[in-house]
Amino acid sequence: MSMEFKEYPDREMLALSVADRIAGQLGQHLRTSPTASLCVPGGTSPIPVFETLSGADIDWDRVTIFLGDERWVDGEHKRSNGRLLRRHLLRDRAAAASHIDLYTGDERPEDAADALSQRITEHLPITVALLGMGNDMHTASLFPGGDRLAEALASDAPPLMAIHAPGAEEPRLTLTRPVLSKAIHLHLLIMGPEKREALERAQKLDPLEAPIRAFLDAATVHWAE
Ligand SMILES: O=C(O)[C@H](O)[C@@H](O)[C@H](O)[C@H](O)COP(=O)(O)O
Repeated sequence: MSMEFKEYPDREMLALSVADRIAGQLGQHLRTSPTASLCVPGGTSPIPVFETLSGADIDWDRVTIFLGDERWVDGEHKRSNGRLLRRHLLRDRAAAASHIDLYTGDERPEDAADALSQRITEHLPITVALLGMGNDMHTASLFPGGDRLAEALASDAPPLMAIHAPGAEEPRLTLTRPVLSKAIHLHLLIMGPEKREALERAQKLDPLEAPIRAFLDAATVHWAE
């Protein structure tokens, strides 16, 4: 399979369309399966998608939602991805979904990785995974220069790993390549010219230099200026 690239006239259309597509794929899956899973990114780009998606008319009580990565800060910290999720996605109709919180309060993400890996395993393969990307071509918390990047990109990586990287402000917990790349539906959401250039650069690089590269063959990329 090769990357599908969808360009939208503006960011609002992008958010509406991505939310609609995700809701459609979850709803379709729930017609033939008792449950579905949704993995979403942190950062700022997905907020408008979350706000539309949270009102979608699907059986949210059969959906489990988790982040693709968490920043190891308290759940009320402004950099917490969990906080973002609680404020913008786990509300309205989507408040009925189950949520696996990746921040456990343990001192280090290493202390939480194994138990959370087991919980995530119960929800694999991920039905729909939405990824974001930084200008440095990281996705989830798979950062170029990350201390355990090669392990996290390996086909036998556990579902979740702790990672420390110069480009990340705090220690992180991240889903790894095998679980993200095997999602039934995989989407990448990016906005602005810098990210489009970064994506073009990534296509010519190795995943160790450009971790997003590991997902491009299977992903639908959604972009707006
Ligand atoms: O916690 C994180 O840092 C993310 O999950 C990360 O992978 C994010 O998706 C990109 O950094 C894009 O972030 P923005 O949407 O804020 O540009």
